[in-house]
Amino acid sequence: MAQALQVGVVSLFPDMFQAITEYGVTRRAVEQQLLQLHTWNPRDFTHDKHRTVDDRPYGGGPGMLMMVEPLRAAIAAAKEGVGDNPRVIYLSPQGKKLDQQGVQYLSQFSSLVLVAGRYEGIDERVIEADIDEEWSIGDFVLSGGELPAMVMIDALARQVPGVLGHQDSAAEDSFVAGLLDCPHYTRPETLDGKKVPSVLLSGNHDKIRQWRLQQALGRTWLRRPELLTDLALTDEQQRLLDEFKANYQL
Ligand SMILES: CN1CCN(C(=O)c2nonc2N)CC1
Repeated sequence: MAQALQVGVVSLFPDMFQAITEYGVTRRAVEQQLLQLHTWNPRDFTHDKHRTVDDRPYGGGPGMLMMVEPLRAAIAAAKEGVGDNPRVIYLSPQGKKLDQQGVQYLSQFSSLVLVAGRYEGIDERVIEADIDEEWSIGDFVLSGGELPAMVMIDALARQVPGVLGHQDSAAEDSFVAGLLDCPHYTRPETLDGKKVPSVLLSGNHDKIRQWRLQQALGRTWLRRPELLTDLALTDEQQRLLDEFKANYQL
């Protein structure tokens, strides 16, 4: 039995996570119990009449922070609920930038607690005491940590054996780690006068593989050359890239 990914999420808006539990690959992962997702809402850990979950920042200034007590209670409950000594992650712009290498690294943890902040964030002492790692999905400011948490869960679920059917995993395999994807085409054969590249109609699977690899290498060189500096290309990949460069008309 493939090891399932256990995820506990701390969020004021747990219903948002239906966006991954109710659709597509991640829905199937939940149905197959390869992904188990449970939410803990700090509001359920309040004791005042108004169920207060925000609090004012010391030093004044705009905005609020997540109130400490209900947040810490929700984190503790999530850690207990997920069990197996989960890695606790806080999503924030101050975190390490998530990329596929980061996804591979995080795939080592079979149980996670993801803390989705709202307002201006959470008390620094909570980060120091309760959070193991801070991660960011990009250098921009969102309204909360729920979408970043869902991005991370989606990417991690795809790493769980059995989640991607053969068809998808084959597509993933054909994609060389660290390269941009090649162009894709489907019907009609001619669209607005533009024909599908003939190699894709040839039925010659190795020629098609080489064309797709060369396109991925060429695209990466043109659009994200910095990704190539960390890659050790095979002789075939280097030959294909050199050929792409030689043929490229600026
Ligand atoms: C308090 N809240 C502020 C907004 N936020 C983000 O912008 C974010 N999270 O992860 N990557 C990001 N970018 C989440 C946390």
